[in-house]
Amino acid sequence: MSRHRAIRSMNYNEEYDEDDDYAYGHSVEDECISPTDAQQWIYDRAKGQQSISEFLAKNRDIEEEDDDDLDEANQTANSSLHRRDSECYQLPELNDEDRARLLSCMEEIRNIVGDSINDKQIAEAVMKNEYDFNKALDEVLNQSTKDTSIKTAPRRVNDTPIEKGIGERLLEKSEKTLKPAIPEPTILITPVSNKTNVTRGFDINSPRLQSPITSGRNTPEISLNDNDSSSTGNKIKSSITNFNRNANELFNKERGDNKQHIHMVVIGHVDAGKSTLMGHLLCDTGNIPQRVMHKHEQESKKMGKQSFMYAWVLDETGEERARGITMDVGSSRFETNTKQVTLLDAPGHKDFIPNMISGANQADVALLVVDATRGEFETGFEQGGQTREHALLVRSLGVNQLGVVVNKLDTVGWSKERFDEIKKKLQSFLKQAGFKESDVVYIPCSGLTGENLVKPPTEQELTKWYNGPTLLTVIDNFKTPERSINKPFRMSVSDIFKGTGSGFCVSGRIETGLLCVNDKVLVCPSKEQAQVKNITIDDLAYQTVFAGDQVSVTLSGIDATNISIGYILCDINNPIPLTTRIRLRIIVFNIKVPITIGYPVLLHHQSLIEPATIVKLKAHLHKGTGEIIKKNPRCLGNNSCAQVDIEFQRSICVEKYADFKELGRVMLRVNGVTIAAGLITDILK
Ligand SMILES: Nc1nc2c(ncn2[C@@H]2O[C@H](COP(=O)(O)OP(=O)(O)OP(=O)(O)O)[C@@H](O)[C@H]2O)c(=O)[nH]1
Repeated sequence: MSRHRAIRSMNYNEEYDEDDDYAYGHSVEDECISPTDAQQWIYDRAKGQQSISEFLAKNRDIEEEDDDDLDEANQTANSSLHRRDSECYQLPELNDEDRARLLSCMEEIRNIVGDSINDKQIAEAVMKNEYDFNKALDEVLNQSTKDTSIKTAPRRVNDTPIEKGIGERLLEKSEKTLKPAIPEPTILITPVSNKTNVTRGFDINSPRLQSPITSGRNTPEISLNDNDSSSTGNKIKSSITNFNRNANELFNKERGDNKQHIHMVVIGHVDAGKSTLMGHLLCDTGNIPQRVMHKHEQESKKMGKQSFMYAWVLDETGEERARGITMDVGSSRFETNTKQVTLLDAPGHKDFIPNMISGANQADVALLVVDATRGEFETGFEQGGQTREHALLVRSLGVNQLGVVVNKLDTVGWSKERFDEIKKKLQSFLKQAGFKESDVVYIPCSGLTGENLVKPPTEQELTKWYNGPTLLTVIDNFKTPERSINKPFRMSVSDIFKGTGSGFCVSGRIETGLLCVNDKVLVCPSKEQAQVKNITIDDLAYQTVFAGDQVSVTLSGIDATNISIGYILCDINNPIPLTTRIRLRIIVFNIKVPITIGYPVLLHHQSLIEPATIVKLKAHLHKGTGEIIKKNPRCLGNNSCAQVDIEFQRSICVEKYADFKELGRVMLRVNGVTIAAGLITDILK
């Protein structure tokens, strides 16, 4: 059984704690400068500003230095001169690919030579040497030594003799010592360790090369444009993407013979019997060795909690066992005739809903467990109970197949009337929640006695009226959802931990595309590059993994401090858009206070939990047809459907639902209550 470690450490009483501001690491606010000001003046290489000269050209109103300062700047007069030369320099007319290659190479050289050489010289050297970084660098440096007018040494490379092959030597040195020419607040430098594998110039973007990692500093000219609403909106992509990997072919080769794999989350009100049900199912399918069950039996007996012995299969921690509740998502695997099933046992208590959301995020299908005991079903189903909220949450997160387990039927003498009563109530609610009747199956069960779990029921009172499928058959009959393996790679990070060996591990679900060992990936929103050293699923090593897989990935070439839970790993040639403002189509749940402009919420997107503000109520929509009922409504009430804009303090990574449904859904929560679920219809800025 495995656990989702990081979630456990979260303190949900502090959902609005200021610390949330640091979920994405370093904040520009640290620098006593507002983010807007910072954005305006800070040169950000990865933002589509293609060169320092272009950046400066676009920002002419940057104040010139005072005369006084000029004295001080005498030593760097030449570099200023060259900078001004660079400002005036117009890049040659090139096609997109060559332009990107040129700019990338120029940036790399600029990082080494500083401002001592102007853009024109660098560009000419790059063009002359056909974008060969080493040759161009050698030429630039050799030229600079001959040019007696240039007296200043390269800004960040001192004392290095200029001779043939010096480019490589400088590079070697730069790997250890260089700092970026211009501060980039969110991009940190990771030294490149292996010279022979250093990624250079344009090549760093080429997946064909086994070039290892560069830090975000070296992130090439990928248009990670915050304003670009299109996930495919980068210039380089179309021209240089050469991922000639045929995803379907690879999938058939690697997985063709395997059983289909689904992730199933088990949800329901606290104490509905979810862990007991699943523990018993795992036991009856032969997944729990007898000696382990014997141990659980003995130990639970000792603690006077024998009725929890099956729940202990999934509730592994001392606290969970002592309190008799699930707190974190427990996970396990089992097989049916046609499927491999990863089971995610979600906590039922309302305090742990963020954990439950995290489990549901990974799920393809769900089992909703309800307690048939008189009074208990009603408690879970009424306002404030988790039966409704969980069902709404999983539907909003894209789960559309549901098995409803009417559990603890032993407590009502296997009553058909009780089963029908519960089924009727749930049927109308689930229909409203967006589940098709044909996608929902109701199963009478007892997790404690094991009735109708794996084998057909033997209890006479039940067999009198029920001859439908067992729980295991229902699971076996779930349809495997279509996986987006042909889309660009995206993986959301749900956990970060120290693995064995070098590097560190991140775990999460591959949402789209595929990932191979040795691939380079872009980590967003920090825009760092990293290399995939190792991939495992349930501790087994894999060379290639696909959309739908829950994986652990060992990364190298990136500092663990530059990645957080909620970050997205993506294809470096097809990066995920970053944004601070998105438009959503939301369904409002039961809320006490109507939603108005300025309403602060917590956005849940994959594993990310980010403070946000509703900044615009664009339209009130008809729930069924989606037609606009009212433009710019003043507030939104219970169960309304609307189009709203929300804004964040800093960039987050999302996709439009229309492009990547896996990454286009969000939940909005306030004070521990889910107030709305939404689809991302536009990425605004
Ligand atoms: N009579 C009866 N009791 C059951 C059945 N299933 C579970 N229980 C009891 O219900 C209590 C709660 O069971 P759990 O499996 O921990 O419930 P849960 O839904 O996993 O609880 P949380 O994860 O904390 O929400 C335990 O005392 C179980 O023994 C059942 O089918 N019949």
